[in-house]
Amino acid sequence: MPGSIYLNDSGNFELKNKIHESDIPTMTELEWRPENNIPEEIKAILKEEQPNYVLSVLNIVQLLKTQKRTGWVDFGINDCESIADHMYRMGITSMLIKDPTVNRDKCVRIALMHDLAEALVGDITPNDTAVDKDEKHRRELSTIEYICNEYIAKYNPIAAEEMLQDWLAYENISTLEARYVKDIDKFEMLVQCYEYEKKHNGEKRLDQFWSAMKAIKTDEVNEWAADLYKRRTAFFESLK
Ligand SMILES: Nc1nc2c(ncn2[C@H]2C[C@H](O)[C@@H](COP(=O)(O)O)O2)c(=O)[nH]1
Ligand SMILES: [Mn+2]
Repeated sequence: MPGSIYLNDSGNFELKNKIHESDIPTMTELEWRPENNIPEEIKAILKEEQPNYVLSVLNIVQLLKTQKRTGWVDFGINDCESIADHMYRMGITSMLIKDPTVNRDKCVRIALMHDLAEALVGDITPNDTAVDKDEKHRRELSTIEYICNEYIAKYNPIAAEEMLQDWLAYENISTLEARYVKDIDKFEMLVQCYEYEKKHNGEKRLDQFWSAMKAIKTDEVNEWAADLYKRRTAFFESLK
């Protein structure tokens, strides 16, 4: 038993089997890493004679189809949408943008890429105190680089670079398209929020989510959101 205390021959207490410095994992060894959080059967594909990288990418995306969106589960809505559901509807919404200066196809790509890292990192809500913003960013960036470099690039390096850039554009809001997709991320969530409030006949007021209205910056998506909020207000008025 490492570290147990005993009385030595000279009558002094001593620590048996001292825990050596090298036994204690360093912070780096303890830190969250994508390769330690990917299902073994997906990681095993990398060791095959002829790995099927396309299949492994679809296996990773499956984790988005099965993981529910935490924000709703936190409010007891357990039969809720998955992360993939959310991104799919954002892709469709991106096709509707009327602003002629926006590359809608680019928006669709960014929408379908923006939460891909959550396949391994999970869906962390803004008020999750367990993982701060910097750590969330570190985990998601290391994960998207891992997926792009270890899986996608092994089949199609051009696609891997494009997909990484799409994700980075969203993360850094570095393009007009990313700005629209950031807004659509909030708008799609609010549409879903209102759909759940109606489904529960107003018994679940999800007021906390509606503060996201303030985060919407583009005129076009703000118009969508304003009409949605008017409808939601009228709905709750009708219940009085
Ligand atoms: N409780 C709250 N949860 C929120 C809020 N805004 C987003 N969310 C949830 C929705 C998702 O489950 C998760 C992250 O969403 P992303 O699309 O950004 O990955 O957080 C909120 O205001 N309150
Ligand atoms: Mn999202």
